[in-house]
Amino acid sequence: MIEAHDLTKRYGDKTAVHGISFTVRPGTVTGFLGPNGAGKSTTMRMIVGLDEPTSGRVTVNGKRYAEHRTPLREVGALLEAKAVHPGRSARAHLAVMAATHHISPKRVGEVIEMTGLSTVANKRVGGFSLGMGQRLGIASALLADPQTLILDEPVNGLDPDGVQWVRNLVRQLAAEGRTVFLSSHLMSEMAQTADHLLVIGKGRIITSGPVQEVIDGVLGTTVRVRSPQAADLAPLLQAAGGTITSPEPGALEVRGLTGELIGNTALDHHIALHELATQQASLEAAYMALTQDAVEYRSETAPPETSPEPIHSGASR
Ligand SMILES: Nc1ncnc2c1ncn2[C@@H]1O[C@H](COP(=O)(O)OP(=O)(O)OP(=O)(O)O)[C@@H](O)[C@H]1O
Repeated sequence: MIEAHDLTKRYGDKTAVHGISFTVRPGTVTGFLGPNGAGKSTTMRMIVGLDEPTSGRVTVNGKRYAEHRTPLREVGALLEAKAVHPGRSARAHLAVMAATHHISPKRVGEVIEMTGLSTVANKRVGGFSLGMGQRLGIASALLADPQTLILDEPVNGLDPDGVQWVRNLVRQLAAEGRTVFLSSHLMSEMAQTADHLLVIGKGRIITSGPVQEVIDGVLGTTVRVRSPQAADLAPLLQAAGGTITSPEPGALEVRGLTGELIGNTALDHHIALHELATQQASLEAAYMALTQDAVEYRSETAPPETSPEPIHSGASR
């Protein structure tokens, strides 16, 4: 379990993290999301004692990282800019780590196997691709078989096979009861991998909770309706408390009402339906909506696609 209390980090007059408090629980994969510069890496570095909080406190299983007698066995971390001697082989790098932390040499072979590095384990790390380097970073994080894993952008540079491998690996680690905290900018991947989300923007927590709750909390579920009498149906659904948009003639997108209620309302008024489909919003759409005010480094291209204007707005339920 990772617990942060009022955690703040300032670099000169820049406040990277503003008094955040959160809990990352064991047995779940918790995704850490936020735009560039939001404070994710800074927070992760403070968890593993690489950065000292300006104020506040963060603990892993009740103690600050440095207070643990064998911190590597407690927390395994993949953070960017890992110092690996380029002239060493992956196996030698892991063997040195194992020797200095009283970890059995047998474990080196195990993590090489687990991370798919067997064929390159004796090659110089300096010649590794980004993806191979990531695998070695994950192997290092797993070496001491820690209860808690902190992975900053673990799928960065991995091919689709590697991305799927990380997904399965972290899900398995969480299923074993471990605490897994990982960041990624790939929303579709995060939606498939994480149970819980912690969303941060400009150093402050924007929201947190189970993935589906976070999505529903921002965008809710939309029901797509097609009917030759859409114009008659729209005010009825609005009166029932729905928010309705019409993306095209004869079609409605309804928020705030269930498909069941929409179908029954249409039946009561003898309105024919040609389509009634519940659509889940994507994590990417929810993330864009959540972080639109928290993006510091925005490109000068066209704004993201937005929903059509509401034609009827009902009371929210
Ligand atoms: N060592 C440092 N000195 C000064 N400013 C820093 C330092 N490290 C981070 N910052 C600043 O703190 C803020 C948070 O940075 P951080 O790297 O934690 O963001 P992030 O969410 O991990 O971003 P990204 O998604 O781009 O990796 C940024 O504005 C960054 O420029």
